Amino acid sequence: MATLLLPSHAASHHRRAVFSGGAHHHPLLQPDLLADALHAAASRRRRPIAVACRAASAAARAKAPPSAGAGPPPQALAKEAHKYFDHAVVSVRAGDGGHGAVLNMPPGPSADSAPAKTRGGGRAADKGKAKKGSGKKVSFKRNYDGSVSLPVGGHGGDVVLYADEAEESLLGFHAKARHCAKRGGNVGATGTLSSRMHNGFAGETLRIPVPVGTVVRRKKGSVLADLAHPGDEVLVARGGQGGISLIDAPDYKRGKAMALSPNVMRDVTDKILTHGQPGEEISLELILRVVADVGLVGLPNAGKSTLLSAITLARPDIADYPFTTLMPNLGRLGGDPTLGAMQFSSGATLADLPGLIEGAHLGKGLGRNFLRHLRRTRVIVHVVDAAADDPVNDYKIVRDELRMYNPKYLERPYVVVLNKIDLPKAQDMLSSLALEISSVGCEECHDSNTSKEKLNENFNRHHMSEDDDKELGDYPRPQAVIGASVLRHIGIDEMLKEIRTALGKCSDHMLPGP
Ligand SMILES: Nc1nc2c(ncn2[C@@H]2O[C@H](COP(=O)(O)OP(=O)(O)OP(=O)(O)O)[C@@H](O)[C@H]2O)c(=O)[nH]1
Repeated sequence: MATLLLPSHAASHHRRAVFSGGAHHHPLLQPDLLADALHAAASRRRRPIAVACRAASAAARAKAPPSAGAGPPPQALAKEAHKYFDHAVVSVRAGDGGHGAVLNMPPGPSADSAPAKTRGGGRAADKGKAKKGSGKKVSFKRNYDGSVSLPVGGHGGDVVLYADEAEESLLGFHAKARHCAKRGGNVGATGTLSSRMHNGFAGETLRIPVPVGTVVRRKKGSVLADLAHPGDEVLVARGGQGGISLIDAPDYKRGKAMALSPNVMRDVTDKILTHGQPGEEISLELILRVVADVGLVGLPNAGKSTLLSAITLARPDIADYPFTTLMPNLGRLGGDPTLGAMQFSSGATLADLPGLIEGAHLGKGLGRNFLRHLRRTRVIVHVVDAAADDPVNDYKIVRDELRMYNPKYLERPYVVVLNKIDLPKAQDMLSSLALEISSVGCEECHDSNTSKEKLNENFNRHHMSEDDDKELGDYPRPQAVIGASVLRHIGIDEMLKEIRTALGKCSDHMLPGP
């Protein structure tokens, strides 16, 4: 067993971004704007246009397909889940606001008894009591300024996405790609204003669970949130504001009605104000990047899944044929009390990725799209079949595919596990293999005395400059090369020690973004 210890300098933890969709505030609900707006609405007389717009949008919605895009057929989803589990396009729609109502004043002297508006004294002046012809008192709910409080339509339901540990993939979003929140309730109008009237009920917020690690972005647009931790959430569509209510009074009573409330209908076009606002609608792209501290990579059949099941409680499929692993499997390492708090003592998560082959970047094998799942990892473990024909070349192939996908991956601390040393062929070759592999890379990139500033400098230089021109030899050497047989439990402790050391060395300056 040969072990080569070198320093590491990659580190990351997750950034959190929370987006709040643009608001659909009803400007007319601001008391000081209300009177002006009513007046303006009456003078503009735009009812036909507004109604036409509503009708057009309703027709468009009716014609809209039930899902955001032509998703894969269910058979394809079942058979080729690995192609769909980490990416989905969905469309969400928040609920419309409920409608307000056009109300009449109750018969009798109620309007006559409207309290004169007093500065802040509406409540004190009168609790809204009015005498009917019958002598019965009628009371209204009042605002702070003494005006009668008219009911409003309920707010439409918002749409929120939240990271839920119980969710494992985005496959469900291919089967149902459109999600709509409920609309707000209408004002329960009897036609006549009374104190028993209440606002429309608010539509319930639609909370949609997504797997932890889901990046939410506008379709072909900016990133809205990276739901990297359980419980992270983002408001993606805001429900529409409810419509207001108006008092309809005949001309001769209008003056008195206006003393009671500014929401007096002066024109039929004002009725538009009673309509609830439409809820926001947005198309979203969901991209899952599994959240794991350690990524296991290697050619098919190298023993990655066997390794994961040997050191964690995960039970991935293991078989003697390539591409048994089609989707990343996750497992959690037990804690290491010797590392102390904040040093990953509570256990790190490992992700076993599908096998890579040469030409994966050209789409061979399973392609390399799943390499996006390495993005959040801090440490990479290369699993190499030491009993293969040319293990060093196998190792270089995988390294090269990583480099072509994202050169930053090669800057992360990594450990090489020469697996299957229980087989005689591997045993014979072990020391020479370890030596050869540990010499691939540049030594000074891994000097343990390298200062943080220098690491940053290196990091920036590597990322700003011609990464494409760099060879494998220009990137850091492995932190350790370990001979092991994960099937026979040989070398496991040593390997775990190296993985934990690499994790412990990670610092935050190499934080990968969403
Ligand atoms: N002799 C021996 N066989 C092993 C060892 N580790 C894994 N294997 C065998 O190698 C085969 C492939 O193992 P997997 O764990 O499925 O390999 P993988 O890298 O996950 O393969 P993919 O899913 O194709 O990426 C299985 O038959 C394992 O039993 C080992 O240490 N010694």
